[in-house]
Amino acid sequence: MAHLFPAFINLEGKNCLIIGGGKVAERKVANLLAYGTNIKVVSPKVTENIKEWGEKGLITVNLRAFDDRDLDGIFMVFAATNDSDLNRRVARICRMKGILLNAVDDPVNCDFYVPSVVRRDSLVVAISTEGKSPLFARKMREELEGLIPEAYGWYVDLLGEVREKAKAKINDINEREALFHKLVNDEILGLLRKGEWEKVKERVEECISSLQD
Ligand SMILES: C[C@@]1(CC(=O)O)c2cc3[nH]c(cc4nc(cc5[nH]c(cc(n2)[C@H]1CCC(=O)O)[C@@](C)(CC(=O)O)[C@@H]5CCC(=O)O)C(CC(=O)O)=C4CCC(=O)O)c(CCC(=O)O)c3CC(=O)O
Ligand SMILES: NC(=O)C1=CN([C@@H]2O[C@H](COP(=O)(O)OP(=O)(O)OC[C@H]3O[C@@H](n4cnc5c(N)ncnc54)[C@H](O)[C@@H]3O)[C@@H](O)[C@H]2O)C=CC1
Repeated sequence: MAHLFPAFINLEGKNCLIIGGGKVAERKVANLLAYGTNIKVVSPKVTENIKEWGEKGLITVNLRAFDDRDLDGIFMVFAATNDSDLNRRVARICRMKGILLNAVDDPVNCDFYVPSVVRRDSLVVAISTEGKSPLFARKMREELEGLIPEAYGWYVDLLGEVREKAKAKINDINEREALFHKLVNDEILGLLRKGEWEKVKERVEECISSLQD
């Protein structure tokens, strides 16, 4: 198999279907909850958590077997039943219809895999082993979690604000780049790792005020 192309997908307002309601389906749903996507689960039986998310109105739950019409208007599908024939049939229909598919028991027929993720606000590290060892992906996540402080996420948000201001005030791209180099370097990352948020804020404020001159 060719290597997989890593990408980040905007799921806001899109329709996602999860077929199956067991442990694996629950993990996929839990993962999706934060992304503003319309989540529909179809399964005769569902876990307690899936049931609860349905009752809270966070997702739609249909307690019945999958029907082909469930795929109408769907952007992304997780075939997460314990019936491999059904998961394969769903994969075939999705291929025909051009719907993005993840079949939890059939890596070869997936359009995409779900990675292990370390998130610090908008700073995201996604890990894949291209299906070779999900457990290894999880282990890597646990290792990286210890290396990436919360402060990095906070700082990336702040840099986002500076970036907007810089785009509005500095026309020259080289000048903008010079500003970002002042704000993203080993010294600043060191301060963030030591938890010296105040010092970092001062640096940023100096840079912003130089913009206003
Ligand atoms: C291809 C892929 C498709 C997909 O699901 O997207 C896939 C497939 C399969 N996983 C299986 C088993 C396990 N999966 C996990 C865990 C995770 N699996 C995830 C992703 C992926 N799993 C995709 C590839 C990701 C990559 O590129 O590496 C993670 C990262 C994301 C998530 O699911 O949210 C999440 C960790 C999240 C975290 O903790 O950070 C564990 C460990 C555990 O439960 O903790 C086990 C048991 C141990 C083991 O097998 O390693 C089996 C059954 C194998 C069998 O029958 O023996 C299949 C099917 C097969 O391989 O045939
Ligand atoms: N990709 C991954 O991360 C992993 C994948 N797996 C694979 O995932 C599969 C599912 O595992 P679990 O969730 O633990 O199984 P499970 O037995 O807990 O759940 C299966 C679910 O499928 C539903 N289902 C069965 N027939 C259906 C139909 N016709 N229409 C709709 N829903 C239907 C059942 O009601 C049940 O909710 C396993 O067969 C295994 O091969 C297992 C571990 C991790």
